Amino acid sequence: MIALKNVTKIYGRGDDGRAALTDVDLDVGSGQIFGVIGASGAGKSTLIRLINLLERPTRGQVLVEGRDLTAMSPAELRAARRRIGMIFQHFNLLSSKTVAENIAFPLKLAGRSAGEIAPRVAELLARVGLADHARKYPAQLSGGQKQRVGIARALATSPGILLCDEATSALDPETTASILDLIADLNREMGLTVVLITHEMDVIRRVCDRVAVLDAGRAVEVGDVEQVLLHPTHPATRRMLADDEPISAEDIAVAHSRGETLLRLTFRGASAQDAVLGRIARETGVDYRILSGRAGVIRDVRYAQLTAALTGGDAAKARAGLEAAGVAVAEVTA
Ligand SMILES: Nc1ncnc2c1ncn2[C@@H]1O[C@H](COP(=O)(O)OP(=O)(O)OP(=O)(O)O)[C@@H](O)[C@H]1O
Repeated sequence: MIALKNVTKIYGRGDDGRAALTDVDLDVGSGQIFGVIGASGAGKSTLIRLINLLERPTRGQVLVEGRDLTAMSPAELRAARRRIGMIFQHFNLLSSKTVAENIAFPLKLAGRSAGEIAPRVAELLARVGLADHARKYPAQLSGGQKQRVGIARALATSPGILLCDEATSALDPETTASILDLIADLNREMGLTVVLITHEMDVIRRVCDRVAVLDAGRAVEVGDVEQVLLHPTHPATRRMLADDEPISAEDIAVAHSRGETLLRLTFRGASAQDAVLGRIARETGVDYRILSGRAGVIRDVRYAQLTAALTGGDAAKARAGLEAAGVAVAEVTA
């Protein structure tokens, strides 16, 4: 649906040039919610703006629905952009226009008649839960309501793709959750392909199917969201998850000096619903202490992840028993 092929973006020229993105390859499948996460300055905004060619790549190709945007004429590009909606951190609404006029704006630009526009605007207002707010101005709305207007406006011309540029970063956690749920519902209902950028892991956890981790302009880890969040391989991903999992080198050294076996245990789906750990401890005579842990939900699937130090009993049998119960087991060595 969307493919970035070997994309490099350099701002400035010659000796002053700075690469914001280097050799990025990404594939976003049709109907996916694809998240891009990275620290400040990693290149997230640049990346999302490449997808509708608000920024041009210095090298490489941007393919949308199989067509290379970088090779299009201005008229072709205008038409292609109507298939790509975008929402923004600060909403970017027209303050002198009402909610209904904001949503009507892209339809007017696309040359639709007043007779077509009115019912479409009413339909969009109803879908985003703002049917009673058509005549209000943006200044009269809450942040969450403004973003709902942004979403309705972005979807007015029925695009197949929605780009979300830090769309929930200005919102409180509860409003963030309601906007993400709306985006996930629209994705399911319409088969909308969504690309979102964020610096918040919770956003990725709640709605994304796949995720790319950007670090200093490079896509250092890309994959299924559960795989990347529960089994990160790149130090940048681990850093971004570190707040959740504060296990230190000292913890590891102490466990090893005591002769404990240090295991990272990942329970998900069925294995997160059963009382596995106590049963295995009783069966194998192993005792354990917990060094760190977190639990929650990734895209509606419950998970728990613990780092446990095992002592006594039959550790190998305990490990085999955990694996047989569907627990992912990895030894922590460094
Ligand atoms: N128009 C520009 N001209 C020059 N340099 C730019 C421009 N836009 C971004 N950059 C630089 O490119 C790098 C990546 O910026 P970008 O805004 O894409 O990162 P980001 O991950 O979105 O960061 P943030 O989360 O802080 O918005 C940064 O070093 C930034 O200073």
